[in-house]
This record gives sequence, structure tokens and C-alpha cells, in this order.
Amino acid sequence: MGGLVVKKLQEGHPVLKVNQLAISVLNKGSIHSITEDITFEIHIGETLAIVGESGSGKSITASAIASLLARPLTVTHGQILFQGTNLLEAPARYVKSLRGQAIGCVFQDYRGSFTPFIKVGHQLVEVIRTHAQVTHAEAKKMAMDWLHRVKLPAERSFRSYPYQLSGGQLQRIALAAALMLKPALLVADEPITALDVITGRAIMDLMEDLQREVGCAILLISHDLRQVIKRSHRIAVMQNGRLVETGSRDQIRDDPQHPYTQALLRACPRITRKHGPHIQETGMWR
Ligand SMILES: Nc1ncnc2c1ncn2[C@@H]1O[C@H](COP(=O)(O)OP(=O)(O)OP(=O)(O)O)[C@@H](O)[C@H]1O
Repeated sequence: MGGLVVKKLQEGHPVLKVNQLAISVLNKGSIHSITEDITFEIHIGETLAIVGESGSGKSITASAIASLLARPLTVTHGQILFQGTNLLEAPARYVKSLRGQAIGCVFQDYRGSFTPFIKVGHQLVEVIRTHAQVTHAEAKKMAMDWLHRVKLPAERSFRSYPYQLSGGQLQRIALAAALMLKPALLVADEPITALDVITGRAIMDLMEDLQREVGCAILLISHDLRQVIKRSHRIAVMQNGRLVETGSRDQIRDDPQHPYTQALLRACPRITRKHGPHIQETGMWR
């Protein structure tokens, strides 16, 4: 398969390193700071979740990493090092070509991921052929294979328009689209918030299975601490535009240091080991 040549990761280097990132709103010459000093890294095969209150800056941080930040929002300081390259200084064409291939994205608004009047199969084929030098027949085979992997009837889904599919089905297809080119990083911004609990759980299970298969790192954005504790290896807690605490899932759950993290945990007491029975664990991260 052709396409973009991305730097090979050196042993032990993070897939993504965000360094002192600051994002502001520029408005008629004035600057209003939204996030400051955001620093974290994610390694291959790892899931790091950013959790925190509404409006704390989780989504705009994810957008900056996916190079989707739009005016009036702008990065005013820091680095976003993806496989060692600072995306904030890299040529726009290079950064654009990473998205969809080396960096996959899934969002809460799964319908927004699709063009409404084009059949999903055609859209998947287009994504593949934008990034990989394959024939139409090869791209179709790959798309069908991924529809099957996300546990959908491949033929029927391939021929469907987005409006003919449910939210859960569309989010599965969005996940297929984000992972089929085997990205090094998946940015998942509230991927199940718009879905019912059972469908959401199935999507998260699927995401974990595919992560093992593809071997990518995941940046998971969520306001749901319960899901985050079940699904991530490390957790970064955000409040008022700053990361107040970052630690392993166990450390955050069992020994939170910051008063805001402690308050978040108190709000869902059943997940702490110290203060009551925790969620039943059926797998490594469940
Ligand atoms: N286009 C924009 N223009 C101006 N301000 C914005 C824009 N987008 C977001 N903001 C502001 O940036 C802040 C952070 O927003 P963000 O969407 O990242 O929060 P969040 O932590 O993801 O919240 P939620 O969990 O509710 O999605 C908010 O105060 C929001 O009002």
C-alpha cells in the first residue's frame, strides 16, 4: 500500500507528546485564554482519557491535536509532537494528509462524519483511495472487510445512505473509517455520548478490540468518569482549562491527589476501591 510515509517511532518514544499547549479565542484584536499549560503524552497501545467538567477545554484540546481547531480558536503556545514532528510547525499539507491516515478521529456527532447524500460504501472507498494507492476494487474489498470487522452486514451497509442507518451503526462505520488505515493515534471525542447505554458499551468494546488489532494509541475525551475508569490506562483530569492531575487509572481511582479529582470520584462512589464496591472487572480494562 502506498500513501504517506510517516516517521517510524523510536523505541520508548511516545506517539503523541503535548507540551505546554495553550489555546485562546481571538476576537477583534483581543485574546481570551481558554486552556493553558496542557502537557501529556501517549504511547503506542495505550489509552489516555481526558476527563473533566463541561467547558473545561477537553474537546478543543482534541481538536488541536487533530488539527481541526478553527478561528476564533487558536493555539497561542506549546507543541503537539506527533511521532516526533511538531504539528504546529509542520506544513499544512503534511498535517492534513496525516488526518484520516496516521491520525484517526471519531466524534460524538457521528452523522457529521458522513456526507448525507453519498452511500457510505462510496465514502469509505474515497477515504481509502485518498490515502492509499489502491484500485477501486481493492479499496472496496478493504471497506467491506472493515464493515464486517465492526460487526455490520457488509453488503447492505456498503449500499446504504447515512440516513438509512441507526446512530450505533453509523458510529461503527465511523470507527471503521478511522481505523481502517491503521493509524498510530485515534482521537475519540465523546464517541458514545449520543448513544444509548447498551449501544455505547458495545462501541467501546469494539474500540478496545480494534485497538488491540491495530495497535494504536487512543486519546479518549469524556465527561463520564465511570467509562473512563473502565476503559483507559491513564487519566488526565481537566478543570478550568488546565490539567490538574494525570496518573494511572488505578492511581486516579484509588489515590486521587487533587481536590477536583476527589470531588469527581465522590460524585460516583461505586467506582472507588476505597469507598465501596467497584465496577465488576471482566477484562483487563473493563
Ligand atoms: N468556536 C468557539 N469560539 C469561542 N469559544 C469557544 C469555541 N469553542 C469552544 N469554546 C469555548 O472553549 C471552552 C472549552 O470548550 P470545550 O468544548 O473544549 O469544552 P469541553 O470540556 O469539551 O466541554 P463538554 O464536555 O461540554 O463538551 C468553552 O468555554 C467554550 O465556550
